[in-house]
Amino acid sequence: MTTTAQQSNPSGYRVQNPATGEVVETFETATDAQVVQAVDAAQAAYESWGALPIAERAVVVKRVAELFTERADELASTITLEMGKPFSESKGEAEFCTDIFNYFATEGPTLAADQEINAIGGGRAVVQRLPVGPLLGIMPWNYPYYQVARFVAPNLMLGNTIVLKHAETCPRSAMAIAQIMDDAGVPAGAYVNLFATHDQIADIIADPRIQGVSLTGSERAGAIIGQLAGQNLKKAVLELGGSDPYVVLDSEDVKAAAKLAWDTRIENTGQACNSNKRMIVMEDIYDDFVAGLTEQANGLVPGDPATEDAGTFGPLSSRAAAEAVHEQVQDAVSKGATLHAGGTLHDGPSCYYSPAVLTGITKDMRAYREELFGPVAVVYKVSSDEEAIKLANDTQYGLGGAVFSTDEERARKLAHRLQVGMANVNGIGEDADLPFGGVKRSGYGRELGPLGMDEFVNKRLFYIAD
Ligand SMILES: NC(=O)c1ccc[n+]([C@@H]2O[C@H](COP(=O)([O-])OP(=O)(O)OC[C@H]3O[C@@H](n4cnc5c(N)ncnc54)[C@H](O)[C@@H]3O)[C@@H](O)[C@H]2O)c1
Ligand SMILES: O=CCCC(=O)O
Repeated sequence: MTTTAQQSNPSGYRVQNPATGEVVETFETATDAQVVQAVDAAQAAYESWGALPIAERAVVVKRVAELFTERADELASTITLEMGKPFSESKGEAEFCTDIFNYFATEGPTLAADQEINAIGGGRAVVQRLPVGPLLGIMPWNYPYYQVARFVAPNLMLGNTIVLKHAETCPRSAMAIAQIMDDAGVPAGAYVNLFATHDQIADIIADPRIQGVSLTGSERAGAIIGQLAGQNLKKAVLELGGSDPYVVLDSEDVKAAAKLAWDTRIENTGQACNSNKRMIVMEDIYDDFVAGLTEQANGLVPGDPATEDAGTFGPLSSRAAAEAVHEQVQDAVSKGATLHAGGTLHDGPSCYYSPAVLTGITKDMRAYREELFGPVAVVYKVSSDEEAIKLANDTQYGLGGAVFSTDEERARKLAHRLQVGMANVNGIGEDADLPFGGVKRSGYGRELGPLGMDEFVNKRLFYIAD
């Protein structure tokens, strides 16, 4: 059985429907005593869970994978209500979690296998991959299931245990995940959902039994959690914001290229860390590209994310999120940028912001430096590959980036110069087996793929002399 700790104290944890602004349910934060119990439980579970053969943990993790698909409809409805994600994307997210848990359940035993070393001084040496103990996960609202899966699947396989603090706007999905763990046979304490406050998070990181912390969230939270981890000498993985460049050098079908760029940008209503937040387009196709984007954006009306009627768009996750994007766009427009479509903040308390196309961004505008976490296609015009790469790298972020061209070699050469954790050519690679993470102020560490299982692990040398 897993544990969901929640009691007393007024709380920020709540379900608020972004399509209407209605507060549907509120939850109370954990008491300090429950925080202690959560860490006690995670430590106690580690003693037995971490000692199991990995093949036995894989059986449980496989069942977790199955449950995400068996419950996909119900899971999808939960996050569509909590954060406004269109239902089909919500369901796809739940099903993607199946892929992630399956990947680690299947590949985990190989990824965690002993690695023999040819000891040059004699003797026998292996590197063992051992669990480290209880970990803290701090997760955001934008992919309420997938972000958790990326962290939890490899670590449960390794034998680590998890205390999970989800975003304040995702309490029902947080509890649904805990229920899946429980029903799959994850033992009590091996996965604990905790409605913790930020102050309590600091206490948990300081607890000597907690061996590491993984945060997916904003740069602001990353700086705080990274500092707390450093003070307490704890390993940290930080998956933070991004402003990914999406360079289009040429195209045989500019309209189709614009449609692909638009669909990529509009996924999750623009609230993806690795969304193509800066489109950088060669001058000879620029006008047609912007026209293609504008055609996509024009005429869209607010709709219910649960039904996704044609010609509609869904709300952002919260009123604050919609207002923040609106302010960034307004700042740009007031300084001379051109808004080709959208950009309307709908009346409160709903959280609709009409998908926008924005050009003419200059360095004095907030949109040049800041992450735009919403449905805004920002397009820059360039006249050479050199200018494109310079602009692409002129950012504090370094999450992902992509270069598109009919000449793969030309695109490959330019993508090779991207200062990012994920460089792509003619498409964006993303799957359970492909490592995910960034450099610069997008954070450090990796999730997914083989590297995702190599973060919170004791790579112990085991040496036997001749
Ligand atoms: N790199 C990635 O893989 C990735 C993935 C998804 C989202 N993100 C980024 O996340 C951001 C959007 O998510 P958000 O608005 O939920 O981020 P956020 O930083 O506000 O919150 C993320 C989580 O951190 C917690 N948190 C925030 N401040 C804290 C503090 N001082 N102490 C303890 N916990 C704290 C929140 O309660 C939440 O659970 C965007 O910047 C996006 O790019 C990055
Ligand atoms: O928000 C960050 C992750 C988004 C994704 O992996 O598609």
